[in-house]
Amino acid sequence: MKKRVPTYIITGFLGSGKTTVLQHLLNYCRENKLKPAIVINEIGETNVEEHLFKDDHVLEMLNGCICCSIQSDFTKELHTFITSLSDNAVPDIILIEGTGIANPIEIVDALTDPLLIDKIDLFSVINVIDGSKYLEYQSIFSSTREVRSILKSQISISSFIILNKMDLINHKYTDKTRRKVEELKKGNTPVIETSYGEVNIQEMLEKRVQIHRSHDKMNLLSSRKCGCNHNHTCDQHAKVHHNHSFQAIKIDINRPIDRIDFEKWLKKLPKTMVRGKGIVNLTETAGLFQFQYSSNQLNMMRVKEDLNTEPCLILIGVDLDSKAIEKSFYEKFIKKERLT
Ligand SMILES: Nc1nc2c(ncn2[C@@H]2O[C@H](COP(=O)(O)OP(=O)(O)OP(=O)(O)O)[C@@H](O)[C@H]2O)c(=O)[nH]1
Repeated sequence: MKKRVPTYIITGFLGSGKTTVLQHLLNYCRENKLKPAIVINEIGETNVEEHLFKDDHVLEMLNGCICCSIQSDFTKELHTFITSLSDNAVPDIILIEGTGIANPIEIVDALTDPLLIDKIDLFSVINVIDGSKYLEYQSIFSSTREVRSILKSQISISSFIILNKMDLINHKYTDKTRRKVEELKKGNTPVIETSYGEVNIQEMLEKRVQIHRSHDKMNLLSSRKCGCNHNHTCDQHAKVHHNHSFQAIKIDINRPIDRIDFEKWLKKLPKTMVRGKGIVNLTETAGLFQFQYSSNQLNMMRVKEDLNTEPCLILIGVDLDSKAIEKSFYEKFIKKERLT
């Protein structure tokens, strides 16, 4: 592969709408006959959204965050991935969706590795913000230092900001959220307010990140602020891979569940559980459903039966007592079923 491929990082906290924006980007690529290559990173061991990308070239990196625990693997795997593509599959654009807890500066760092620098033309870091949760996540009363730090690192490096989920908030909240985002972002970074990631894709793709190539690494490292709370400088951080305190719990579900009970159960989980997703069978109707739980909302979408993924539930958060959550799920949906 001779040309440097324009590459975009899509960053943003858990459930903010990154995959939704990625879907719009892929539609744009289809309409404009562009060949995309996609890198998907998940904290958990399973990608329950695999079916969304079945016609595309996808590099899946599961069970860790490319910004930290699997950063060196990422550089090598991405290199292998793009160099192994046949000539007619060489991508016109690479789209990288980080995990919701990724510090994008670490991904930028991996992309500017000598192994990739001649292959990748890092164009932009797009940050999707959940407008309905932003103030809560930034509040010292309802959030943690780690979450605030992740949000800050994601906003401060971005070259294009999508303030999403505006349908869920009122004007007063919108004004306050807008002001807070303005405080953290780099000077002239555009902030587009929207719902369901509906942005002008062309405008978004044209906005180039402000990085001078010959100093890529130096400039980025000098401005790096990591998302973790560890007691080290960020230069040390380049050498010491950290782990987030976020965890993903996976529960296999081998029987249909009641949608309303499921929603009630999710809403009663500790507030530190910020994101849920998975594949389920429902009692009320036949077929498989993909569910998404974010911003306190549960969405279900019917999916085809020929999925590779078995029904399962993935919960992401901090300080989750996995045993207690599994027990509670079992008692609510499995044991109860057996008794009836
Ligand atoms: N109400 C509302 N829901 C939205 C909006 N954008 C996305 N969603 C829904 O929010 C849920 C999460 O969206 P995703 O695009 O999967 O979010 P993500 O950032 O990829 O999530 P992670 O996988 O946790 O990183 C889905 O059910 C979306 O349909 C929006 O603007 N308004």
